[in-house]
Amino acid sequence: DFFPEELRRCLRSLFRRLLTRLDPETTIIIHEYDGSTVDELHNAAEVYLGHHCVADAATVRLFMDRGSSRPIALLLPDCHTTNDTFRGIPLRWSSDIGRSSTKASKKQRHLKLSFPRQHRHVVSSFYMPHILKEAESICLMTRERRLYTNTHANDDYRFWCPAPFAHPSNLDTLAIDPTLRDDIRADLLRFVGRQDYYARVGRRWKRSYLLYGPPGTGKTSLVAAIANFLEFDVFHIDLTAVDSNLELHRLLDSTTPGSVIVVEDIDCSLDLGDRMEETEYDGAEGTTILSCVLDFMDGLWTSSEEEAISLSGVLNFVDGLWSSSVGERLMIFTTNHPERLDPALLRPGRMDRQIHLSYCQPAAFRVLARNYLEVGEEHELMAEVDALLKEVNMTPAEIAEIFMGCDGDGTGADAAMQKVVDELRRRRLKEAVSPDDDGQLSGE
Ligand SMILES: Nc1ncnc2c1ncn2[C@@H]1O[C@H](COP(=O)(O)OP(=O)(O)OP(=O)(O)O)[C@@H](O)[C@H]1O
Repeated sequence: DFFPEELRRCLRSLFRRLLTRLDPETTIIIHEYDGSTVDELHNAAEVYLGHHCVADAATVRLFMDRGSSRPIALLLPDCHTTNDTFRGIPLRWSSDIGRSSTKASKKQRHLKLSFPRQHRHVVSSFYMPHILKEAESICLMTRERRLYTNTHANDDYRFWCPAPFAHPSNLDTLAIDPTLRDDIRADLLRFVGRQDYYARVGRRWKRSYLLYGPPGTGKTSLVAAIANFLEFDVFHIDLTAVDSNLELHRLLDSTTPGSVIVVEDIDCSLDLGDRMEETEYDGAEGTTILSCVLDFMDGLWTSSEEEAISLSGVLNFVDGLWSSSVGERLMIFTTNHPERLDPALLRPGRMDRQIHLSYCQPAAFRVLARNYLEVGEEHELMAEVDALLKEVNMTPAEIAEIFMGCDGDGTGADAAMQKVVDELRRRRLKEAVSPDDDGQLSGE
């Protein structure tokens, strides 16, 4: 009582700091059971750790819950430790097993979370809710996991995530111009090797590609080849099945580092271009809703994420503004109609690279002939195919289809080459008769 208030405050603060120095860590214990009921927080923490922290652990526990929508879960084994960080705070999780206070005969698991004492408020007020939210979206994602097939047979999938990625396409079997192939390979290697560079220039470690071209020119095959080349997981997102911006946000957040996020046929997914034109913003001359969206993107995400999915939602998604996750992400969008896309989606920085995949050219044809028929430069029909491909359009898919229909022996290869020549000649003739009709494929 003899000390003035300022001095008392100062002493209290010094005393607190001293205590923190003496015992710098706080530990939170989360039991598996609270009495006889399962503790939801324990469940959520297990799901969260399985998804974000223990994937690289030397030892993991696999758990299968009969009848659950989560067939196999990745868990932290008993008496193991793993680390996490949140807002720069180092957090150590360990799993332990001990005697339950209520079920005396049974041992019960618990998770221990240790962190520097001074971050107690952040951990309880922000990290714990973050875990619950993350666990919820991971479960949502797992429920909606569908096997993605190249034929698109199952159209109700939302996306496909790290199950075994077994598409055989690779950059060497892809029939594209060799210069383009080398360029894509170099670009990908530069991207994955530049973690420090992205951090230094203050950008998220992500890159976006737009693959465009007529159907059957290898857009999907290139996506698979890129994923195989980088050994990345593939997340396939069907925007038409995503109901709200919030859901899109969650999907993005549940992707893991080292993944390719694919949105196919972006022009069909959302009528973005039309939506932009319809909603002219009645402000100053030349100001459209587009400029508002772009202004908004330079700031922070403030609008209601519960809204039905919108252009701004997709733009945020592309810019990675929503993602609180770290690690490298490659986003690939495909379209048959790039002219239908809003320029806002295509501007540099948002779409880093546009890759045109077109009808088969001589160099690409050689790759197909070598792969499918083991036929090389020396084949007698090669020169004629080269000349015809310069005049008429045929996609790699159409050529591959003809090759697949022939036997793989020597006579089969000759017959396949002849069939391609016949088809090209037929198309050239057809074009000569009706020059407006550019064969089976039109409207690139
Ligand atoms: N450039 C290519 N190199 C090798 N094979 C190709 C190529 N383009 C197409 N194909 C073959 O054709 C099939 C269809 O190709 P793909 O699905 O990659 O085309 P796409 O451009 O994605 O078509 P869409 O626009 O209709 O989705 C593939 O399974 C592959 O066998």
